Amino acid sequence: MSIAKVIVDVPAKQTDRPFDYLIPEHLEEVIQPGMRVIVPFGPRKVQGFVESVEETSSFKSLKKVIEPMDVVPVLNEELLLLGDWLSKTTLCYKISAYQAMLPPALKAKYERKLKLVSENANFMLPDGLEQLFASEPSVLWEEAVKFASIHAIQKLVKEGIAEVHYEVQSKGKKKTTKHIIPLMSAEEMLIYAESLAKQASKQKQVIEFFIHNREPIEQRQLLERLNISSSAVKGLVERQVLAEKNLEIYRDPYEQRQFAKTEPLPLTGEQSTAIAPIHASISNDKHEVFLLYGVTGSGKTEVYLQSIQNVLEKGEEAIVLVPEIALTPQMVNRFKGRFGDQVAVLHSGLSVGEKYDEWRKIQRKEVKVVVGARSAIFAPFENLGIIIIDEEHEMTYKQEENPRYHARDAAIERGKIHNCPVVLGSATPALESFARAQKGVYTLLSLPSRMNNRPLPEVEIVDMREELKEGNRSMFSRVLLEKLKDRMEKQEQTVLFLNKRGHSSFVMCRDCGYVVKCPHCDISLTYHRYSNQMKCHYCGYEDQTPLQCPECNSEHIRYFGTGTQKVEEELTKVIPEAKVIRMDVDTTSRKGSHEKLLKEFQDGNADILLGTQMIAKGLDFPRITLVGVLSADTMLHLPDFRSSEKTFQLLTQVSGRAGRHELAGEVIFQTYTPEHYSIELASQQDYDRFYQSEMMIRRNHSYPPYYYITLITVSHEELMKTVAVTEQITKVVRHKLSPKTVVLGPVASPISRIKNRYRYQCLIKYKQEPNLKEVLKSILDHYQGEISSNGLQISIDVNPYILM
Ligand SMILES: Nc1ncnc2c1ncn2[C@@H]1O[C@H](COP(=O)(O)OP(=O)(O)OP(=O)(O)O)[C@@H](O)[C@H]1O
Ligand SMILES: [Zn+2]
Ligand SMILES: [Zn+2]
Repeated sequence: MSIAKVIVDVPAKQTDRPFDYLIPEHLEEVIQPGMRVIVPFGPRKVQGFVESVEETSSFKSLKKVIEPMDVVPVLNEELLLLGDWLSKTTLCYKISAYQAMLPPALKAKYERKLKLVSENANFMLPDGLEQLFASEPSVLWEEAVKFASIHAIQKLVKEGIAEVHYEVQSKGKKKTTKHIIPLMSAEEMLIYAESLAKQASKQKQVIEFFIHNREPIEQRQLLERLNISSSAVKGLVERQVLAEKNLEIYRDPYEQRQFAKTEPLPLTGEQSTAIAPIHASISNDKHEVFLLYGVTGSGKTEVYLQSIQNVLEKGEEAIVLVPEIALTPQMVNRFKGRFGDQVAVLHSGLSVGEKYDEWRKIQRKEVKVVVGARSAIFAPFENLGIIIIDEEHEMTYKQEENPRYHARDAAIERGKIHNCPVVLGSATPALESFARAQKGVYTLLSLPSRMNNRPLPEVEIVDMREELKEGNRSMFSRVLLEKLKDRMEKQEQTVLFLNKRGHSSFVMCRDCGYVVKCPHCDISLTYHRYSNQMKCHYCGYEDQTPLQCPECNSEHIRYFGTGTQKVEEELTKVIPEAKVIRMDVDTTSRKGSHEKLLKEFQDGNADILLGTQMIAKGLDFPRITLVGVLSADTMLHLPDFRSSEKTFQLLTQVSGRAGRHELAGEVIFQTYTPEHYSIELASQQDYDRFYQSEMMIRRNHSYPPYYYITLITVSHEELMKTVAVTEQITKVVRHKLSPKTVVLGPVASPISRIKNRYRYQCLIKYKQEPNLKEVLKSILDHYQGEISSNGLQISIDVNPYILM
């Protein structure tokens, strides 16, 4: 008798433990830990994860496993352990932890198919399958299991004859674009063309094209190739010579590309010193966390590359995490260029199918290195030899929904299991990490100088209040403008950085200061220029921009703040001859556009690259000699104890884009608070002094890294209910935790309402609180009923990064 211990997909307190199921005889050899199965649960059938397979159960009359969903485990033994750790440390249900580790294709409603991938003459397909596959290379799973045992299918998959695929069920999700197809035959077209008037030369051109090309072509491509407008095509469509049709396009973003192979560079002295302890940890199979603290342009990436090479030579695997925003083709090229096909890339720009394909390459051991954003930390490698987190201070490594894990913690946990090093790299390490390195918990490795001892760029701080006093109302200070023009003359390039975070483009009345807010969420609406509408970024609420102030009836109510479009317009006014490339969410939403814009800039087709956070990282172009930060202080005013740290990090990052090669760089920070220490110290790129100052402040206010914090946020549609529950929770926490622990609250959250739900919070600051998780869990349990019945929400964030 074999028993499967299954975590069922019913996220609730009562079901957050394994349930025993009998494995029916025909599945005895099939079912393994880490597979998903379908099991009966009450009156329903649900999905679940097999945690382990055992011989006995303490329960009698067990229900049976209905069928497996996978033919090979989707979670290996180590990932099952990691799931356990995740659920314990982030207080989430185990089922949520397991699901978080899988690619999205394995999460939602996808059609499962069995696909024939190789014809192997020596391998007989089961009879029925042979017939099924004769007409189609891929068949529905439900069909396949009618004709062959799961055991037989499992064998096919193991032999590489067939594969299991997941396809999105709704057709609407597939990416389609408008294609043009010929309706007439080539002869008919010839005749038609002769009947056309002389003036219709464009139409003739199109017909000429289709006489020779009978395949569907994307309309966009057609227009580009013939250099015509869509009206010529439209006319022909109306006459039914051609037709429009939405067809699917397939694109693997990196497939067609050739990667110039790169060889390891001879390391500099500093690099060699830094890499030696990493190599030692690799060859001794010793887990150790390294903080690679290297200024911008100091060659951290080369250290990563050569460490990985060392790991590969040992026959082991590597995970490299890069912030989503820095996962640019340039970044990917550096890894693909060195390790070629051994590299898989996981990032949010890939479609669900593409992500799944990359993930399978890892699972089938076809690749050895994965480069990806946060969730790539769960790559199903079994022989990890190193984990690298670049820009380790980045906030995006923290997941802001359940499970609220930090990739750095998960990396260290995996590093322990695999006895391998974890390398955290940054020019501006998170305060927490640097403090740990100071205490010797992490090993500090430094790269204090830039490559070839190139100096860090000169930074000049411009006080925008002074500019205003002197009558300059423009968003560009005089110095910045002068230097911009200078770069134009020298044919050098400028990066203009606009910090969007915490600086939405809101609509404000200049007479009474009224700001238009979302009626449901209590945050200001963001102005969208093209549609002249205002939109709420939390709930999607949209409204027309008012012509008059609802408060005082003044007509001076208008869009305020600076968006990239606005800057672009201003730029063309003050320097009409400047060629500007704008990179923001709007211009980069199409697949590949990010890359295209960067390439254009790299090729020298523009003088100025204007953008948001998106351009703060990773750019390494030789002709950039000027970086301008339009308003350095916008982020300082967020209600967040890390706002100074974030400001310092961002400013240092951006400055690092200038003068990385032969030409020296200059940086301008425009600000309304030039005296603020994080702006001042960022201008000197003095991380060490920033660290000292910031640590003092953190100590005085009992913030991390001196204290740990946990944030409890309660939300409900009724204000009274929200307050009452938060009050109750605060009381319990105060009562159960040690007197040294500071419990703040209940108070309204900085964003006090989202989607018509009120939000209150309680913040816990503590040094040592061994019972904390238990207390928190008991709180969640206590409210379980109300959470599932009356819409109460309680979110618990251990080590939060967003305090709004
Ligand atoms: N040993 C070396 N010899 C010669 N050139 C090197 C060496 N190591 C790195 N470089 C080059 O120096 C430049 C800067 O290196 P790299 O981009 O790795 O720095 P980084 O520290 O990762 O920078 P950032 O954090 O600013 O992105 C790159 O153009 C890289 O190719
Ligand atoms: Zn007003
Ligand atoms: Zn809203």
